[in-house]
Amino acid sequence: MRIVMKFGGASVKDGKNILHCANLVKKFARGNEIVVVTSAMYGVTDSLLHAAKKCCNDPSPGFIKLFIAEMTKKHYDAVNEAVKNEEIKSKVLSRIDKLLDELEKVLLGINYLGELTPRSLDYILSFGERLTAPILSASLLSTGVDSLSLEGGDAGIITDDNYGRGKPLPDTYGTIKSRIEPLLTIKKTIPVVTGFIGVTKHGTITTLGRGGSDLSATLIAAALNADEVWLWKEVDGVMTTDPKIVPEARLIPEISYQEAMELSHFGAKILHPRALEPVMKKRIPVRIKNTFNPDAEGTVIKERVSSTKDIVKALSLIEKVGVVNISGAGFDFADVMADVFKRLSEERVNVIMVSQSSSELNLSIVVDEADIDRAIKALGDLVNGISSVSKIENIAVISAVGAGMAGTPGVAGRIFSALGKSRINVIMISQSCSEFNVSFAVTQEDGKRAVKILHDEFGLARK
Ligand SMILES: Nc1ncnc2c1ncn2[C@@H]1O[C@H](COP(=O)(O)OP(=O)(O)O)[C@@H](O)[C@H]1O
Ligand SMILES: N[C@@H](CC(=O)OP(=O)(O)O)C(=O)O
Repeated sequence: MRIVMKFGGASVKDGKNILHCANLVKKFARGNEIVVVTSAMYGVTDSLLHAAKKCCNDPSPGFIKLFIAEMTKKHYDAVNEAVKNEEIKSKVLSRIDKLLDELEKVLLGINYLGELTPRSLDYILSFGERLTAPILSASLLSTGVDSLSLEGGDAGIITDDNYGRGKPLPDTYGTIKSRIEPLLTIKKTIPVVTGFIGVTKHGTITTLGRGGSDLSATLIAAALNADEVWLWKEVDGVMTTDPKIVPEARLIPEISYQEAMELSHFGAKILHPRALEPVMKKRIPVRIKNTFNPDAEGTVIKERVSSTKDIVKALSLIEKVGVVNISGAGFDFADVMADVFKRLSEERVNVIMVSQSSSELNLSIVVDEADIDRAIKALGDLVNGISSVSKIENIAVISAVGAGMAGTPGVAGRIFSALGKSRINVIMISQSCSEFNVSFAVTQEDGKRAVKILHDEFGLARK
């Protein structure tokens, strides 16, 4: 089989875990062609983000020295635990030194300029994965498995220049195939590719959005016509909801592409929202597996799944969003819609959910908290009968997902009466004709409680 295996940040959080991942790859390497994709060590992308912002807003060369020392220690410790062969170890340590030297120079540049563009932020964030891939590859080598590490651009992942949310270009499938296939078929090695990052046509580093390593894996799988994608995570698979919110959440053994896409679009951190696009067309199954419980079956995401009696299959929660409200009297709805979405797209605002009152007096749009002020600015001077553009902050969106909801009467009624009984106020509601999903907004304060109530209402907990 040809398998693309991706290890998330929690799976490679230290040297011991990296060695464990290398041993897992080794176990499946016999008789299979494997491409490995890795995320940054847990917490590193967040630390890079924090460091970049600090250098821009509150410059201090002392901070940079300290930060680089911490990053050096973290990655050196990982090498010492994950790589047992001295020669391989010394090669990977010198690679790490070079990368950290480069990172220090970039941070000093931000410090002096006091300017952090989306392009330079992507460059800084790329260091997490660029530091981890050589360590995992060296760990494989030191366990006796031939391997080499590649950065996203070397692996052929080409995106547009939408820094922070790079969109893979159609050409990328051809470039990935031409770069990686010979490594599998001729060189018979295991490439370890940095997740999360790509390059523009001009060679500038981009990122695919937070959590984007899942997308790197599925892009590579689609380009190589892989048999399966295995996403190794710290959970047993897709559960009925985030087990961090409801510890009794139950494993879902099979879920359709469409259901999984709805869940990830509406915040389930188990999967990057765009990760399934590349593999759906080719019907490549995606398995979610637990790095720390590798013998468990996990979840298979595929086109057709056996039917279950569950009406609602899973619940997701997105926190840290806000609502933009556009109100007016007698506006021409089609014109206003066209204008609103054009402006939001130009500002690259991520639209999560939309709802419209039937009297055509109100349009409500849920956007990321980070995008809300840009959205208000972009829409501030709307004309054509608009009387106000306002925002509601500290919102959470909950989504109930399941193919069984289609054609089953009374699902929405059960959702809203259960919430009503617990005195949770619903701010906005949306359901499309696919009937796979009912989504609604509540205050951030009520978000987790609403998920727990609905998890009970639909009997989703482990029996
Ligand atoms: N429905 C869900 N099922 C399973 N995990 C979920 C779900 N929703 C959110 N999560 C969260 O997604 C995370 C996925 O595991 P993680 O190892 O962090 O993935 P990765 O590092 O690949 O992004 C878990 O920590 C879990 O809390
Ligand atoms: N390291 C990146 C990309 C990624 O996919 O990470 P993870 O697999 O740990 O979600 C991030 O933190 O966003």
